[in-house]
Order: sequence, then structure tokens, then C-alpha cells
Amino acid sequence: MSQHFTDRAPAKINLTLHVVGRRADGYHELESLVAFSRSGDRLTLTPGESLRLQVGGPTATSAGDPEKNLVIKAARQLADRVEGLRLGAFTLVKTLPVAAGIGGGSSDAAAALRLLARANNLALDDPRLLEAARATGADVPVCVAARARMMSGIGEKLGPVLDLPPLPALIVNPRQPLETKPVFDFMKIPVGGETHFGPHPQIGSNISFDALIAALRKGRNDMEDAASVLAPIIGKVLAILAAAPGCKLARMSGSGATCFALFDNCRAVGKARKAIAEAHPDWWVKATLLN
Ligand SMILES: C[C@@](CO)(OP(=O)(O)O)[C@H](O)COP(=O)(O)OP(=O)(O)OC[C@H]1O[C@@H](n2ccc(N)nc2=O)[C@H](O)[C@@H]1O
Ligand SMILES: Nc1ncnc2c1ncn2[C@@H]1O[C@H](COP(=O)(O)OP(=O)(O)O)[C@@H](O)[C@H]1O
Repeated sequence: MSQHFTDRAPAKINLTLHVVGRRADGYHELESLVAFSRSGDRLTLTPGESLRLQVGGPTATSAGDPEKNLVIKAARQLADRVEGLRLGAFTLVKTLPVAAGIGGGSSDAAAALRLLARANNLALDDPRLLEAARATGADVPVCVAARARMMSGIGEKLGPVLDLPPLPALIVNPRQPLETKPVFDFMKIPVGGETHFGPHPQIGSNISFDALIAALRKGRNDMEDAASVLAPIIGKVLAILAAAPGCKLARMSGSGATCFALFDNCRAVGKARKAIAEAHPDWWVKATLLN
């Protein structure tokens, strides 16, 4: 049997998302504490000469044309930078909701870069790989290591990996896709302008669970109001999560519409998952640990 490599592409959760300004090229400058789930999509690479992608799984259709998939884009970006890069056939099992604020496509792209790095003996901190990540999408660099850390700039500046306590979390998507650009556009932040919503809380490694929750409460998701106008169901999801017994914090991730709730124990997450999944069988409801 031919050799193959497999990796997971976890969901990216913006525990905070502060929009702090806008660059001349229209991209928004952010400050965001990002964490990752334990589960997500699954990507396999069978190394070979030609680049191919087969997409399956429950959300494969909504991910769109495989030729435009971010897995292919990332592989081409790396091949443009690494002479003689061995490519191959990717198989993606897509389970994360698409256009959901949890960076599924970015995480798939980052997983593709990790797999190509393994197949070609490249280090994950090889500057060519990081450059390929940046060229693929703003959220791809943080998804390469897929560990909790601060992200700033448009996503290209990464703080040190943070040793956060694993956060019992429930992630809920009401299955209403919401693309990123219209939400940023709706915020109407002028180019060159700065926002004045307040500073980001300081969060370091080895912070206790309670101190982390207190710090996160001082932070925000600045895209929440705009996203809630474009997809009013977000308000309902947030209200349901906030009312779940034991919920310590409920917030939207990224540009939405996925929202998450943090709890101090997995039993409370399990109970909330059961209740919400039963009441809303059409929603995507996932219990996980974030860090
Ligand atoms: C908002 C965030 C927060 O983590 O997440 P999602 O909601 O997409 O998951 C990200 O910044 C999304 O990153 P990503 O989805 O990779 O963005 P890209 O594909 O590079 O850009 C999509 C579009 O979003 C806008 N964009 C993106 C990132 C950024 N910092 N400023 C922007 O204004 C641009 O209009 C761009 O055309
Ligand atoms: N592997 C992929 N998974 C999901 N979406 C993808 C993928 N590749 C390309 N896309 C496209 O990228 C866009 C954003 O998808 P996604 O990464 O799921 O958004 P978000 O970061 O908001 O969760 C969608 O329009 C989708 O068609």
C-alpha cells in the first residue's frame, strides 16, 4: 500500500476579536486571542507528483468547487516557493460548517501545509511555509501550529503559544452561512481609521481558569453587532448559550455565525449539548475542549 500522512484540521475559535484599525488595502487590523478545538476536518495526503483533491463528508458540498479549495491554494503557494516540492493526492473529510467564523477552510489549508512539510522534510517554521500560509489567507498562519495564542496585524503577527487551561466548550452553528467580507464591510471602518473600543486584556501562560474567564469578559468580539444584523439568529444562539446552566461566557467566533460557550466542567457542557441539540435538531452543536 502507498505511504500516506493524515492530520486533523481543528476549528479555530476567536475567544476575543478586537478590530483595531484598517489598512490602506482595506484589510482590518485585529487583536484576537485564538484557541482550537480537539475535533474538526480530517485531511490525508498520499504523496505523488500531481496535485489532486477529493472532498467528502457531511459539509463537502457547501465547501464549493474542489479546484478553488484552500487546500489546493495552499499547496500551490508552497510549490511556488519550494523547488521540487513533492505534491500528491489529498482527501478531505469535511465536517466543520462552512463560512462559519471558525476558519474551517484556513485550518484545512494549514493542515495541507503540515502534511506537505512532513512529506518533504520541511520544518513548520520554514519561512517559505509561513509565507505560503500568509499568501493563502489571513487566518492560515495561526492555524499552522493550531495552538492558543494572540494574533494581530491582519493575522500575520503571532504571539507566543500560550499554555491555557483546557476550556470545556460548546460550539453552536445555526447552519446559516455568513461570509467574512460582508461583515467587515458592514462595520464601515474608514481606511486608516482606528477604533476606540478599548484595549485588549493581558493574557499570559499558566493563567488560572477563573482569571482567564475574568480577562475574556473584559474582551469582546467587535464583529458581533454587525454579524447579528446580517444574521439575526446569532442573537438567539447567544441568548440560548448564555442561559445554559454553568455557562461562564457566551460569545461569537470570528465573523460568525458560530457562537461558543465556556463552562468550568465537561459535564455541564454535555448537558447543555443535549438540551440544545434536542431543541434545535437542525443546528450544528459540538462539545469540545479548547486550547
Ligand atoms: C474574521 C476572521 C477572524 O479570525 O475569521 P473568520 O470569520 O473568517 O473565521 C479572519 O480575520 C478572517 O480571515 P480569513 O477568512 O482567512 O480572511 P481572508 O480569506 O484572507 O479574507 C477574506 C476577506 O475578509 C476581509 N478581511 C479579512 C481579514 C482581515 N484581517 N481583514 C479583512 O478585512 C477582506 O475583505 C478579505 O477580502
Ligand atoms: N477547505 C475548505 N473548507 C471550507 N470552505 C472552503 C474551503 N476551501 C475554500 N473554501 C471557501 O472559503 C470560504 C470560507 O469558508 P470557511 O473557511 O469555512 O469560513 P470561516 O472562516 O468563516 O469559517 C467559503 O466561501 C468556501 O467556499
